[in-house]
Amino acid sequence: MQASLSAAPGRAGNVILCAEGLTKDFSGFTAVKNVDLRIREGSVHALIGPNGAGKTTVFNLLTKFLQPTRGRIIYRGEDITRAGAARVARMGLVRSFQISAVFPHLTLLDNVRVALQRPRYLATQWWRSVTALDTLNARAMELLDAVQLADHAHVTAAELSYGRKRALEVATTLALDPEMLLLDEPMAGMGHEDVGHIADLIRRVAQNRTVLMVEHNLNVVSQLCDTITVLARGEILAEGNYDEVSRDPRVREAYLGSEPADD
Ligand SMILES: Nc1ncnc2c1ncn2[C@@H]1O[C@H](COP(=O)(O)OP(=O)(O)OP(=O)(O)O)[C@@H](O)[C@H]1O
Repeated sequence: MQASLSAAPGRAGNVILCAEGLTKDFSGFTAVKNVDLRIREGSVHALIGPNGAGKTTVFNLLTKFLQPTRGRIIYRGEDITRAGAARVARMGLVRSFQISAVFPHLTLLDNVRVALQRPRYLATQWWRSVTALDTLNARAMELLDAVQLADHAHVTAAELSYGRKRALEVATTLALDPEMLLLDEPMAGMGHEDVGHIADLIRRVAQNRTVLMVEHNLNVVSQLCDTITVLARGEILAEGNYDEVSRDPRVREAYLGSEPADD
């Protein structure tokens, strides 16, 4: 059973999230300068760049954890520049992993059930069920199955390996039925085997939704992402598919002469 990864059917190609002239000053220091971004619906889009390039700041601006100094952010045609994080999450723009708390002493099933009781899911699904609890349990098991954790449903989250905890976080994020998922360094701190599992999971999750990720692991980026935006010193340096950006001399220079394609 792998039926539970789906969100709304995608209309591949339309711009779902757009930033215009995005700028963020921190007490006189401009961390992000005039960034224009267009994320296409159904794509897997990466933000990469050397340390301090402004990736996390852009990510926090797009997910409304920071307010821009200048510029606009448009999601599905609606100006969300001044909207709060909770409101954009209800609109379907959902951030993982930090936002999706995992409760270590609850079982995996209970963790997902808690996530399912958040407003977005309740508003659209819960009232329709004849026996609400059964619906909740069934959906929670579907989500655990989707991230290949169904066999561990009755284990507490504290007992999971690091990689499986991240998979549980994906399940709790999917409980919100996001149309667009923003992932902040999903591979951070992972061993080789877990990287492969989470990459597979992201690939499956991305089949029915748009994904934007900040990621340092360029090998993963090359395998998963359709479009890559390279930031350096707060500005966009290059954009394109992996072959295009990895051949760009400015990108090679920004990575201090390293070979981005062979991370
Ligand atoms: N709250 C803040 N106050 C002051 N400066 C900040 C703040 N947040 C970020 N910066 C600065 O803005 C710049 C961009 O930081 P940011 O964390 O966005 O880069 P990054 O590309 O995510 O880097 P890394 O890959 O190291 O995480 C850095 O010079 C950083 O020191």
